[in-house]
Amino acid sequence: MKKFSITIAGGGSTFTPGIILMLLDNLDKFPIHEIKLYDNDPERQATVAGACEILLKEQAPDIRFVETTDPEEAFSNIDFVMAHIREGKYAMREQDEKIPLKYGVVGQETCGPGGIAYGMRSIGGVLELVDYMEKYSPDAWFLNYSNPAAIVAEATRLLRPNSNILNICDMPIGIEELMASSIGLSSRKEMDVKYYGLNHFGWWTDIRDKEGNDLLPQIREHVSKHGYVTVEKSKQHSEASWNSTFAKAKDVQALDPETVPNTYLKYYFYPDYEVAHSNPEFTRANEVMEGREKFVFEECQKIIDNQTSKGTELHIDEHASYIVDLARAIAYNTKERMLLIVENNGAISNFDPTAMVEVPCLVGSQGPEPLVMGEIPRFQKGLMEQQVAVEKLVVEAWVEKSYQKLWQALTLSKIVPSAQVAKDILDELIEANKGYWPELSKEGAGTLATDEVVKS
Ligand SMILES: NC(=O)c1ccc[n+]([C@@H]2O[C@H](COP(=O)([O-])OP(=O)(O)OC[C@H]3O[C@@H](n4cnc5c(N)ncnc54)[C@H](O)[C@@H]3O)[C@@H](O)[C@H]2O)c1
Ligand SMILES: O=P(O)(O)OC[C@H]1O[C@H](O[C@H]2[C@H](O)[C@@H](O)[C@@H](O)O[C@@H]2CO)[C@H](O)[C@@H](O)[C@@H]1O
Ligand SMILES: [Mn+2]
Repeated sequence: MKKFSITIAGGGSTFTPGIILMLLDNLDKFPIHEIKLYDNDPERQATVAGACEILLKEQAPDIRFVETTDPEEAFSNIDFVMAHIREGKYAMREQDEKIPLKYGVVGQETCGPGGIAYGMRSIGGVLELVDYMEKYSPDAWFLNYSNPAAIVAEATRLLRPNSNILNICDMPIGIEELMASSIGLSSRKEMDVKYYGLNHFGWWTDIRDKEGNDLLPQIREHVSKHGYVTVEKSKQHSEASWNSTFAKAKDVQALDPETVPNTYLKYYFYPDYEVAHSNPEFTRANEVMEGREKFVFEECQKIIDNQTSKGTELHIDEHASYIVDLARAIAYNTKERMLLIVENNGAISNFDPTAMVEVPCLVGSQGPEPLVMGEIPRFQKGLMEQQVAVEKLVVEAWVEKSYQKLWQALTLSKIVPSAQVAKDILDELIEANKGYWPELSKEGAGTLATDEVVKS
């Protein structure tokens, strides 16, 4: 049985150890010859790589392990790239979240102005990785879950249309596990779902068990009362901020009781509530820096200091097993049914065919085949048309280095109250992202009376 070579791009990621442990837990289903870690921050990667090298030596000594910052070494002779980079790391996520909050606007990693800023940083980094793969291993597949997945997916659609790229998000997977738990199932894999939307912006419309019995009524009932909060804590998150997100799904679902929603819609439906419940001095980025990031790097350092992984609290990221499902689907043509972010092309029949939509796909060796979700209602169509225009404007602004288009994207975002606030946030984000964003041109950009006042 062929053994696969994998490059994890963003090797210094907080998710790398859990994903490697998950890969080791699935070797029977997905045998591995080599794991290469690649990052553009050698120091950060060294801590994670030092620990992962010991984990592999102890648990799978015949897997060849490479830690590198050299693209040729990283991307040659591989079968898959698993990409989870974060341009600017958590320091910039903190800016993405805190700058909008200064103007009374939601500050979030992938939504609204924070997501737009993150997208302007991520596009270049992800395209560079895709180009490395194309150059050194043109037959490999690029499994991307670097965020903001919606904007990254639109950029790869527009700018790398012929590359073997799959864009995926794990939010629906996490939510489906909570749905399954809420109705007494042991796994989301006991359910077949119909879902449509954009990344971090979607709805489940049909959920059945393997015998075809309709599970949606029970799940809708639970969500209408408790959101996605279940008696059994989320396997992935026990933090207060995540539990309030799961609870808020109740109020999000109220907008369309026939469906159940992606949790991220709360930022678009209740931005005032989110701002009122945010601490502008201590956002999610700070929680993660003091939580997951601190934990992972301390655990990795302990493994290096002790020269053994025995006793580590690092654990298998079972949740990330969707990555193995995806890689197996490509490798073995399994036709696995998975939600992916793909070009619409009629899957949603009354929506922009060029939009990158999140829908169920059958995945095989030739990539994803989107399932037809049909026509969507006016409410969701209106919301998605606004949001996809934002995402497309961001990519165009990046390509054209256009201040005007980025201002339009921010103004169009449902989360931003006015063109003035959009401009104030944009001008501050430009300052904060020097060195990460392309330098924008104001050629042809309009000016505001307030600009004149400021100048005079
Ligand atoms: N798609 C999803 O549903 C999903 C779920 C979880 C996390 N993520 C994403 O996974 C990514 C990693 O998350 P994290 O919290 O571990 O981030 P992290 O900051 O801990 O790690 C990211 C790593 O990427 C590296 N990096 C940044 N730019 C790079 C580039 N151009 N080339 C190579 N390496 C680069 C950094 O140096 C860092 O080591 C983020 O984009 C996050 O949003 C996505
Ligand atoms: O605030 P973070 O960094 O903890 O999470 C932000 C990410 O949230 C989602 O991924 C979650 C996933 O949904 C959950 O089930 C679990 O696996 O943790 C993941 C990371 O926390 C979302 O899909 C990502 O895009 C976000 O980056
Ligand atoms: Mn996601």
